[in-house]
Amino acid sequence: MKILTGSQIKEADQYTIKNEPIDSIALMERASNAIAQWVCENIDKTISLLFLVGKGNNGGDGLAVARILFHAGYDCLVCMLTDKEDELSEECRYNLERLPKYVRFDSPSLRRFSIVRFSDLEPDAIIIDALLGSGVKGDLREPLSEIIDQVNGLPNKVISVDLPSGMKTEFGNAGQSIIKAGVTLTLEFPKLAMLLPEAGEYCGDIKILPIGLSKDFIDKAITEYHYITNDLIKGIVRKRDKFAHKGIYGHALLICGSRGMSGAAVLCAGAALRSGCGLVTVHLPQLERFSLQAIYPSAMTSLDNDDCFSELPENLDNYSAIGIGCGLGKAPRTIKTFELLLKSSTKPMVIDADALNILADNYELRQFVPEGSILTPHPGELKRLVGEWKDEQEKILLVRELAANLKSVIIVKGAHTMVCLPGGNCYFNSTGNSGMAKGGSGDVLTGYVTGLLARGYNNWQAAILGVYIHGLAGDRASVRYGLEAMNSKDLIDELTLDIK
Ligand SMILES: NC(=O)C1=CN([C@@H]2O[C@H](COP(=O)(O)OP(=O)(O)OC[C@H]3O[C@@H](n4cnc5c(N)ncnc54)[C@H](O)[C@@H]3O)[C@@H](O)[C@H]2O)[C@H](O)CC1
Ligand SMILES: [K+]
Repeated sequence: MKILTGSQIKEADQYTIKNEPIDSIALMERASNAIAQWVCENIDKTISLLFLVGKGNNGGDGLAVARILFHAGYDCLVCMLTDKEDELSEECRYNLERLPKYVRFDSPSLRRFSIVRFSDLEPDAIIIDALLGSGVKGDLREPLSEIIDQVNGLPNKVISVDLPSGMKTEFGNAGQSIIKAGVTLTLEFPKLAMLLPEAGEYCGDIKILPIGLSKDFIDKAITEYHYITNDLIKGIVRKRDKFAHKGIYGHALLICGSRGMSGAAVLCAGAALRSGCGLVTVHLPQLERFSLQAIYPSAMTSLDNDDCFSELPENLDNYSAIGIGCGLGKAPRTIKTFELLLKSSTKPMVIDADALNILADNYELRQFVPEGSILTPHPGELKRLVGEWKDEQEKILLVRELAANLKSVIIVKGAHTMVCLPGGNCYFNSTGNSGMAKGGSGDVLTGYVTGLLARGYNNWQAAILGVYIHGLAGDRASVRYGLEAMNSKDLIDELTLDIK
């Protein structure tokens, strides 16, 4: 799914109105029906709803939703930022006029609603936030930031319409006053800012509600940002050949583990064995091999006589992809052997953890990273590779530069893991959860992505497929064990390419 900018969405809006038999009021009604339907399906009618309504079209949505839900039997209280009609957008004014007179209504010129109403609010009442959407510009003017701070101090659950109010659609959200939503019902597309660590947490759960913007416009729209959805994955996944034999599905080599770090090798191998590749060999210190062989007898081993990576595996040409880094350590002889590996093999690599740190400390090695590889840094490792960034925009620029220079894919791990391609396109993951923020999750990803590369997917396919299925495995594990109890080993058995 494409992620369009706020201004592109505005254009899509205008294009739809011009080229399809729908006017802006009807489009707003369509959006509001989608929002109201979500509320009806998810919120009990005994819960009162407080609508906070701004002056623009986000406010217009809020008023239309209040009308629809009032008719559906909800107790609705509407509080408007202003009652001066000439300050309202045309669509907002239209929907204010259509608000049934029985809906309880308040506005600041009568009483300061932020103070009066918030103290009266039942603790289980839900706030529908329709103050500001994609039209916010510059720093917030009062009383908005004051209201937002007050709402954020309340115990009540908040549902934001389109965007948590105060959030800008792309960049520049650090340190801003933004509504902290439990759920954000966003229209047609996720907005880039929702997926970035700067302010993404303000959205709570993100639900994307289609409102039928022009398909023609969306198909033609140019963007470098994409959202990884089930449909995209379905287009990548390959069928397994009925007459397959292990020789045609590649051989993954995993170079991981060092003294006392055999767990990383076990996790990595277990994940690679779920990828569909024909063979998995793990190169690890010979004294560390026992747990791997006991837990995953399907994996083969290539034994290093040292207690860290210090000998190249034999017959490197036999492997179709190499994963390196998990639990590897940074012993000087490991650095030397990694250098030798980079100079001896042109097979695509998945480079993780200590292997990334070695690349960060030894700049001159970067030129030997095989084209078509994948690097999987978390933000700390990324900083070591590209230096500090002042904001998210600069971070993305630096990642793009790295991907282009190495002619490789960069997977920046996080809540919405970003997969950056050498051409500059960035794909944000839609699966996964905070229960995955635990030791070993990265080892599972590295093993799985290496397996997919060996299986025959190219680097961007393996990266996109890998992060999506890895996140899905996390979602399945969270259903089984809960966010706290789930751990990285649980992910392995949930790594399935069974995409509906
Ligand atoms: N295509 C779609 O997705 C549709 C979206 N809809 C909704 O429309 C809003 C966008 O509406 P717009 O009128 O352009 O902007 P807002 O309502 O978000 O805000 C305008 C409003 O806010 C004031 N304002 C702007 N910046 C500031 C500031 N820094 N401080 C204070 N006040 C500010 C401005 O003066 C205006 O009064 C979108 O999010 C959807 O909710 C439609 O329903 C149709 C389809
Ligand atoms: K909003």
